[in-house]
Amino acid sequence: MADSKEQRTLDYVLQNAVRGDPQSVLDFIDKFSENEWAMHVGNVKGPIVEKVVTETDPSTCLELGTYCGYSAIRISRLLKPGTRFLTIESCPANAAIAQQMIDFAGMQDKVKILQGSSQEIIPRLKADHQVETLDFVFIDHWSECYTPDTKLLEECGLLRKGSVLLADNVVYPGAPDFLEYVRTSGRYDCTNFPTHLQYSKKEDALEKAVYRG
Ligand SMILES: O=c1[nH]cnc2c(O)c(F)c(-c3ccc(F)cc3)cc12
Ligand SMILES: [Mg+2]
Repeated sequence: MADSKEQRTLDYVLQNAVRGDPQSVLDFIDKFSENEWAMHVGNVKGPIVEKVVTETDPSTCLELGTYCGYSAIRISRLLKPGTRFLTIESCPANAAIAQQMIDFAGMQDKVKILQGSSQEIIPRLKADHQVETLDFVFIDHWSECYTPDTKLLEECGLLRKGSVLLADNVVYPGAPDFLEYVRTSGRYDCTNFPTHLQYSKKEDALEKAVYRG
């Protein structure tokens, strides 16, 4: 079967990056993506994500949208021992690529990939994955799902006062209903981080929304 862009990216990393070195894996994913554009959060937005994570100092993290594991590697390498990083990926093929990428980077003990629908997995996080509440949520799957999944996190009691949501792509491709919701619901304190789309000159932004509890 013809390989995919995601498989080609993994092969390139396995052949060139240093096993057990997360930065090396990130650098080679970025290098490959300069030639074959891909939706990794990338090396321009990545440092903004890292700054928010470091300021939050989370113990329990959730990511919506694993893709190839780039942001899971970027974030999990910052987390203190004993921290858990759960990441939901709807596409089985991407989840398999991501697992190999995360293993190669040496992050397999911190990162747990949950393959399936966020709408099905989120309500099971407490019962199946011993989650009490989430300290940090990186939202980076499909803009149409940002709002329904945010409301589901609230309804499932997974957010507490101070829980930090950080959403990618709120300008490009855009998540207008999510911005409207977090900025007007009265439940969040929001901060916008104007930046650029990965591997591109197009404008994009991240939105940070801190749950008021
Ligand atoms: O679907 C997505 N999920 C998560 N993140 C994305 C992203 O960061 C993108 F840039 C894009 C994107 C795709 C095509 C474009 F022309 C521009 C951005 C898509 C996603
Ligand atoms: Mg994105």
